[in-house]
Amino acid sequence: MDCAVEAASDFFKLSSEAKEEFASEDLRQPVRYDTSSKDSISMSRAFLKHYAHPLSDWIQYWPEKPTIYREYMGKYAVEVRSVALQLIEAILEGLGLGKEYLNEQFQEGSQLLSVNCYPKAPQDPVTIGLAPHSDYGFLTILLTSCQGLEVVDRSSNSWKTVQQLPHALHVHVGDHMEVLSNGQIKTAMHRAVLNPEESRISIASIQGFELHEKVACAKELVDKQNPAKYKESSFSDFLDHLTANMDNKHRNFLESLRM
Ligand SMILES: O=C(O)CCC(=O)C(=O)O
Ligand SMILES: [Fe+2]
Repeated sequence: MDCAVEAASDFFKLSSEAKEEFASEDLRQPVRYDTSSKDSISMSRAFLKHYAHPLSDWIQYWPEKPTIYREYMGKYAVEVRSVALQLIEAILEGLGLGKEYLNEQFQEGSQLLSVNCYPKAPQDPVTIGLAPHSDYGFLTILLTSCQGLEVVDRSSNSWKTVQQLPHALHVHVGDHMEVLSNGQIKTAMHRAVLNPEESRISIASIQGFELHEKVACAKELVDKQNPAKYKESSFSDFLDHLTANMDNKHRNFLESLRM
C-alpha cells in the first residue's frame, strides 16, 4: 500500500511537461491526467485516471516514469481488486442474491484507478480539494496518505470526517450498487478537503462492470411493493452523461437514472 502511494507521489513530482503528456479532455482515453484549473468540479486537485483490469490490457498505457510506477501500482491494483470482489460477494449474499450473482460480469468487470494529488491547504477554513460526488461503480476502495476524506452522514445530512487510521482502506458504495440493490444500499456522497498540514495522495479503485454491460435493479429485489426505482445504465452511459454535463451542475448520474 505504501508503495502505491510512493509511486503516485513520485508521478506527481514529475515536470509539468512529463505529466501533460497524459493530458486529455476525452474521458475515454485509457490514461488521463488533468488538474483543477480545467475541470470545474474538482477544485484543487491534480489527477491521473487509468484502467487497471485486465492489467495486461492496460498497463502498457500507464506512465513509464517514475520507473517504479507500473510495478508498484500494478501490484496494488491486483490486490485491491481481489479485496473489492470479496466484499461485493459478501454484499450480494447479504442482499439475498447469493455470492455468485452475476459472477461473470463482476469477474470481467472494469477497474478504474483514480490517482489524486492535493496541495496542502493554504489556510485554516475548510478548502475543498474535490467537490461532493458519488462514484459510478459498485464499490470504491480508497487508500489515502493522510486525512481529508469526508462523507455525508445521511441521518444528520451533514459532512463527517473519515478518520485516518494507519494502513486502513476506506470502502464506499457507488451508484451502481444502489441501482442493483434497488435502493436498499445507498451510494456514498463524499468529497475531499485539503489537509492543512501536508499535501495528500489518494488512490480510488472503482469496481464496475465492463464498459457496455448494463446494470439494472436486480429482478429478485423488484416486486409490486418495490417497483424498480432506477433505469438501467452502463459505465459507457456514465461517461456520456459526464461529457454532456461537463459545464453545468447536473452532473449527478444517479439522479438521472431515477424513475
Ligand atoms: O481523495 C479522496 O479522499 C477522495 C477521492 C475520490 O473521491 C475519487 O477519486 O473519486
Ligand atoms: Fe469519489
